Amino acid sequence: AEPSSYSDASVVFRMTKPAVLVLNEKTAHVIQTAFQHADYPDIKGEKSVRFLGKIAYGLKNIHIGELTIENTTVDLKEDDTIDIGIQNVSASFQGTLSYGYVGGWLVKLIHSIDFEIESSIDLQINVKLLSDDGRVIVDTSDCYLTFHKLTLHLQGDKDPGWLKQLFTNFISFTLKLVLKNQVCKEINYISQLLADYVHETSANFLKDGDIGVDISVTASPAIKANYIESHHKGLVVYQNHSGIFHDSAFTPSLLTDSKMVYFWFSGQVLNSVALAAFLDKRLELTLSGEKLKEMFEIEELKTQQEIVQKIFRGASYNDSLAKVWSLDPPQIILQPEGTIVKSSVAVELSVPLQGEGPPSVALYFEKEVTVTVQASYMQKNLYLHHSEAMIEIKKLKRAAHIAVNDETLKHILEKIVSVAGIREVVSRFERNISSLLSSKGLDHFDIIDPEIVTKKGHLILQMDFGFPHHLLVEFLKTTL
Ligand SMILES: CCCCC/C=C\C/C=C\CCCCCCCC(=O)O[C@H]1CC[C@@]2(C)C(=CC[C@H]3[C@@H]4CC[C@H]([C@H](C)CCCC(C)C)[C@@]4(C)CC[C@@H]32)C1
Repeated sequence: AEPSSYSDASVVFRMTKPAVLVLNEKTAHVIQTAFQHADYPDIKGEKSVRFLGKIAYGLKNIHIGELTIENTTVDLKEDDTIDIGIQNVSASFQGTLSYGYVGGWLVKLIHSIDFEIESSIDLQINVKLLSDDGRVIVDTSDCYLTFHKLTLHLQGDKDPGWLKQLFTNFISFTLKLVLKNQVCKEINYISQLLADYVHETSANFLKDGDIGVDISVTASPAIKANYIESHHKGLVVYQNHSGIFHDSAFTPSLLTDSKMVYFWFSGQVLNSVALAAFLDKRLELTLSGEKLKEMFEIEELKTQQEIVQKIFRGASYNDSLAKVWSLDPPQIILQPEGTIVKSSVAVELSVPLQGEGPPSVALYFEKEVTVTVQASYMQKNLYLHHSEAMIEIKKLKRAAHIAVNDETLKHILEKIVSVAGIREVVSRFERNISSLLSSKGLDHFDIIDPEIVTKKGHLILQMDFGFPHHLLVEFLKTTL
């Protein structure tokens, strides 16, 4: 049986090796930031030296000069760690060395001399991904520095010969220790910040008003030879009530590794979103004026225009309006042919009685609509293509003055809904969701060749991407 982490995850994220390599392009940038933000504490000490007695010394305001990184490699170790190698970090450190003789009478003659240290370092960081209370913990404690070179330059000619050899190994020893602690600590700090930042950004992305998705992880992310995969609850939260849970039947074989990133959603997530949207009164709209005219004057009703006139009795479309709303939460069924949406919808048409004045209800009908929708995402827009719909009018009421028999009315209304009504509703979803996605900053991402795939019971978003520079800049700016 699959380990527990799969069964109660209804959202799964998979990043394959190619994506890790793209992100690795910026590892150097993050490491550079770590070196530059690490603070190097002052170091003091005393050392007794033959013939000279005790020497007190200290290194002060150590700071990093220029820093270059030759290249970084990344390797995924199955069920273990993400091994990051950073070769040939060449860094120079400046600071002030002060030293003096601790004589019997405790007088300290303190000299201070500026120093510069040139170093070339390799880093090896074997990252573990753990989880704690739904959050991903990045453990980079497995962090090693190897020094290729560490040369000390003392300022100017004030360098008395003995000072150099006395201090070189002392300074190189302590600096190695300080660097290792500080740089690795800073790398751990930044990595965890990065993980939290990605979590916050994703959670915010999946939130709109009172509707959100709980993406806390259900277990530690899995590291495989060719991908990293995280498993999330995917519980829809509406006004702080979170949805109920069913088995979500994720198995790794549902995803391939031909694309850089995969977002897997179980069908229940979309159904919970549909329920929340219904409760949040988002599944309703009004039509009037031009939109209404378009609907009642479609080509297919050319020969029925005098009947249509009996409905409006000379009133203008601008003074009339049709309210459309869902009577129940829509049911969403994911199938290979697309997203099947079953909804029961009410329509109420109000028209001014004597052709003017306040509109009053002229007709009201309820219908069951089943439509299959295929989604695609291109040029930063979502496109929804819908199939021929199945429409069944369940209820029809008309005002007494409408002298049109029910059969004819039903025929007209079915025509309007199937030809124009559904198109109108779908295109509003397209516009609203596209603007929601861009308001979340999706169009800042360099998404390449996104595919929206529906299978029985689940939805997969798979795509390649270019490095999200803006995200890293944003992160480094806001957090450091
Ligand atoms: C008298 C006057 C009469 C007038 C009558 C007028 C109207 C009444 C008639 C009918 C109304 C009711 C029937 C209409 C039903 C329409 C149903 C409908 O669109 O569901 C759609 C609602 C949106 C929804 C759920 C659907 C399919 C795919 C989903 C998308 C797949 C991918 C996309 C992601 C956001 C991807 C992001 C991009 C990636 C690549 C990063 C998703 C999840 C957004 C939401 C999409 C179904």
